[in-house]
Amino acid sequence: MTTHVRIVGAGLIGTSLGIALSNKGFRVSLVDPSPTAVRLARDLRAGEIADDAMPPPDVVAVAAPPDVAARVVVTELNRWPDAVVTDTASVKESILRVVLDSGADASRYVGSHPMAGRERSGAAAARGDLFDGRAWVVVPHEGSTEAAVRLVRSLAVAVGSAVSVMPAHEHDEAVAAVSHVPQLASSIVAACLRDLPDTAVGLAGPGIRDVTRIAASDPRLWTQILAGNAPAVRDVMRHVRADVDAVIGALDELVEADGHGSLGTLSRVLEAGNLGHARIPGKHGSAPAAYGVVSVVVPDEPGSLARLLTDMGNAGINLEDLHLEHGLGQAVGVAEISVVPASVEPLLTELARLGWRVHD
Ligand SMILES: NC(=O)C1=CN([C@@H]2O[C@H](COP(=O)(O)OP(=O)(O)OC[C@H]3O[C@@H](n4cnc5c(N)ncnc54)[C@H](O)[C@@H]3O)[C@@H](O)[C@H]2O)C=CC1
Ligand SMILES: O=C(O)C(=O)Cc1ccc(O)cc1
Repeated sequence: MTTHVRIVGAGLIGTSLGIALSNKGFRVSLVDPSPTAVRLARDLRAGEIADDAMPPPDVVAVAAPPDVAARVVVTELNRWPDAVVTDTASVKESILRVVLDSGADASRYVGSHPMAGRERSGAAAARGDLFDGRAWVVVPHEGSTEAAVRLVRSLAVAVGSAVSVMPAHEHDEAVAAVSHVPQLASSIVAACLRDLPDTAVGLAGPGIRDVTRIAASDPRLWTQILAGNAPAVRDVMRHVRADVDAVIGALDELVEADGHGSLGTLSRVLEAGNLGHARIPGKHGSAPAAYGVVSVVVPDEPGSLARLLTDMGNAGINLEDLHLEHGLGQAVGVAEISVVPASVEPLLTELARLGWRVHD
């Protein structure tokens, strides 16, 4: 029997989920207080617009903003007495508390959180492959039924995600460190660029782009996420403050005194960063892939990139990842090609022989 998923909130996450589930043969119905959002989601093939003539859903996925998600979950639990209800909000404990206190049948509620998103909100930014290969946290509570957990897990698996199961408090502590504080750090660094002269901003390279990519995120959404996970975010930010204070202290010493020992402090902060960075897993939570990166200068001409990839293929070298750096108004870009370490030297030699400008 076809599983009917009702998606409440047809923005970036709800519409992406609708497209992905529809592609996998689920029946999807869509609801949103914004008629424009729900029509756009339908036009993007995320599902049908829900109406009262439809059979009841088997599962409801609430993809509404975090500050209303708990209320919507409670409404949906009460409205559909046989449906499992989940939500995709980026915080879990504060929502669970409201659901448990509401008197609704919480045994059918299992929280969840896809660790996939974009800097843009709204249905127009949706993508059917958003969740493919990404982590998806399933967050049961003590009263959740096994059947409800299984159903929520099956949705995540259907859209290509790798499921982790953990309780709400553990989820909130984890995402404070891997998602919420990184968002703040990115925003704080990007804010330093606001008043820089154009000549300084014009020097921006890949480093600042990497660090500030998520600073373009929606402030309304993120204010709600940070407020909804305040205790855990505050604890991580205290660690950040201790490191920032140590760095400022070391720099003060270098500026004002002989700076004895301060280089050690700077080096320790940077080395600790190396250790943290090395722990970031690759796809599906596997160990970090130790690829070598070869940078190739690519002329901004039709067919250049295709020619490069063909040359690689002809050399029998497999592409593991590709990142393009392309400065505005520049006649060339830089293709950063990831390959297994044993392929770095042969690739450098072969591409150089064919006339490409290469760097490792
Ligand atoms: N944006 C991201 O990268 C990620 C977001 N999430 C979570 O998913 C949820 C949705 O986020 P986005 O899709 O990015 O937001 P969005 O702003 O793109 O979409 C939210 C949608 O919910 C609708 N909505 C507002 N109030 C509602 C209500 N009372 N009932 C039903 N729908 C309502 C809005 O009209 C909008 O279409 C949030 O809880 C967020 O924390 C989870 C993972 C990633
Ligand atoms: O852009 C990224 O790297 C993300 O990881 C996006 C994201 C944003 C919010 C979430 O709650 C989960 C994931």
